[in-house]
Amino acid sequence: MKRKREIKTMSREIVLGAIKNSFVKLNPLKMYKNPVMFVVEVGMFITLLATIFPTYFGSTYDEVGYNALITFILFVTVLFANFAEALAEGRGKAQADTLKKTKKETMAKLIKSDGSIKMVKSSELKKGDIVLCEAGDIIPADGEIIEGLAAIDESAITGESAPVIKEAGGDFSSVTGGTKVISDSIKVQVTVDEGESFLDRMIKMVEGAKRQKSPNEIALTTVLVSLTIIFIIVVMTLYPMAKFVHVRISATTLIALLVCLIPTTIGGLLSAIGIAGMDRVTRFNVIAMSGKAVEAAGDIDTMLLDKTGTITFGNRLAADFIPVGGHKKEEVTYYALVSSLKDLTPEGRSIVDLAKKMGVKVPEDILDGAEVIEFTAETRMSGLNLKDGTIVRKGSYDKVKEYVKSQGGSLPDDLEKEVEKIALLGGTPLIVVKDKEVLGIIYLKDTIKPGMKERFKQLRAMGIKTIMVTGDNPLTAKTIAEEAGVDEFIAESKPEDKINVIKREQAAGRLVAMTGDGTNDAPALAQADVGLAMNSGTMAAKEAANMVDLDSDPTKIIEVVAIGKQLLMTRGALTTFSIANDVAKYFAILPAIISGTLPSIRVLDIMKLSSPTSAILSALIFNAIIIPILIPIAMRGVKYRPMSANALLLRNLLIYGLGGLIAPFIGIKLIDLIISSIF
Ligand SMILES: Nc1ncnc2c1ncn2[C@@H]1O[C@H](COP(=O)(O)OP(=O)(O)OP(=O)(O)O)[C@@H](O)[C@H]1O
Ligand SMILES: [K+]
Ligand SMILES: [Mg+2]
Repeated sequence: MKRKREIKTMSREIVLGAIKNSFVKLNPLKMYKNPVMFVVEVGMFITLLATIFPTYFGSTYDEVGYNALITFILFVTVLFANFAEALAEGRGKAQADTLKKTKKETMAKLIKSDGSIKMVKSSELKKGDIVLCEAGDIIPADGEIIEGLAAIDESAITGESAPVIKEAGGDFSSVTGGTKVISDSIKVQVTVDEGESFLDRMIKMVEGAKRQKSPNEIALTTVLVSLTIIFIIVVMTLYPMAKFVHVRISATTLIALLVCLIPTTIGGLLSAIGIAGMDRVTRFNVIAMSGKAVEAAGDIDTMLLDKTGTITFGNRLAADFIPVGGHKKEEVTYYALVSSLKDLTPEGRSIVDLAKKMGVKVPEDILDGAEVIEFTAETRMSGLNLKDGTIVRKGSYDKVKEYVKSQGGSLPDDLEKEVEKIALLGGTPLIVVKDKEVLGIIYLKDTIKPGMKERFKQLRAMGIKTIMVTGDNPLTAKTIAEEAGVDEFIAESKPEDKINVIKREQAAGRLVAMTGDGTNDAPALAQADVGLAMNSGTMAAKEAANMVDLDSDPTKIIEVVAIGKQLLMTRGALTTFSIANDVAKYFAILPAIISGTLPSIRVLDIMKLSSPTSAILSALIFNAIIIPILIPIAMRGVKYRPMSANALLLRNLLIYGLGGLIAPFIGIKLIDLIISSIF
């Protein structure tokens, strides 16, 4: 994991702030949002009253010290839970503060309708305004470049110091407020109003201002509340039962028992786990728009990945020119060059470079009066219509085939064989045509990123289906798919294919994740359960997605899924541990409590605790300190291993279920030994 934005995870400041907030959170009006801990707080007030007026609560004046001690332990229990949450929130806030430093008021060069420039404060800019940004200027607001090209330093947001080139038109035209123009000048149309910028949204997100309980969290809270209600009933019915067998149980003891039984451990750590999960994503330079998105990432069944740039390096470079149909190599090379003179895609530039390196020259006036046909993902062709009427094109096999046929031309016999050769190497063949005649093929070479095979293996182990989507021909797609080890592929894809695949998968009940950067991708990003947009992409893509990767690394989706899984696993593991713990505590202390007055129960008292009072105190102390002990796990997440959901469940049940059953017996016995040696 690379960590670019350096923030101390556990600075003194964060811890001190969290301690202070643990007290602020004691306010019952805040506390009720955590029902399990709220019950503990209410219990604490009752035991406090029982300390002051013991006789009203079934205690004697001898037990005032015991009541006070229980009150104190309950108080600490609530504080510990508050501390866990406050600590997680504090770390998020520290990140927000670093972001806020980026957001300073700047002066903007507003271009008025008459073309003159007026200096205004960045906070006064409105959606639709056009501003001029020159070298050295801080871009005053989020927007789209409508004119020009510039090198931009985005380190304030991404932490990445290498400048990026942004230009009008296409998928790299969006700029973010707070970033700096290093060279050249651009005209930017502002796309957001004050307070709604990308940076604003990021700050709100990491500050947790917008943090809402995710559906999973709500469901789990409901379970915890149900358990709490059940135990309240159980404990309340103990009272008449005890009375019936002439065992005196005070209200304080009943409350202590209740607190031991209700799921306080997970109740105390639940929100910290959620916040820490989001925080881990942020530290990984991905901004998630909601906790729900991070959790959805953990539940993903299907992942859609682009081929070029995601699975392969994506700097598809021209490697060779191959003539077909009896044409000469010089001829293909020449027209490949001509077709690419105005092609600014990396592919186009690499063709120009290679042809020039081979010594091919074009007449100086060749571009005079020529019409440029730009490459698009729909047409999959690019080229020039020269002034003398010559039409030069290069493009994908399927599109060129269509084109030649529509012009009444025919395909050379050896074309298909040569195309296959390149495709079998995982390369991309671009077919060069002059008018209606196919001259040859440009071999664009691309390589699979190292480690991809391993990653896909891991994804399969997690039970995630991967689908590679590419505009490339089926054979190249197949070669790359097999080599990388993806499960399925879609070749010659059109932009709408992605959304169709997502809908198909979702209809089968699967959750789908995808990455994207283009405006083309926006509908699919919105449709996907997890849509990760690249920061380098268009504003439309970023707005449609529920996560943005500041490093613009499309393979990061794999890590995001792992972080989501880890979040769900951590929650599951600690819930299992918590409930197992409570069950064990029940068996550990109930016999001790009752055996005091009912000696026949003594056979059940396997713990042999020193006294019923010590048993209750030990259990309650154990119940309290287990919360801070588990805070590091809640924050860091349980160790994550790629494996199927079922295998994971079994493993967790073994470790955290069994561990949760055993831990209290050891912990309580130890505390009991300490207590009995002190008193
Ligand atoms: N500059 C270009 N001029 C003409 N044709 C091109 C050019 N670049 C790519 N092509 C053709 O268009 C096809 C689609 O390209 P596109 O970039 O849309 O998708 P891709 O990069 O192959 O797939 P992915 O979705 O994985 O990025 C390519 O496979 C290639 O055949
Ligand atoms: K408990
Ligand atoms: Mg592409």
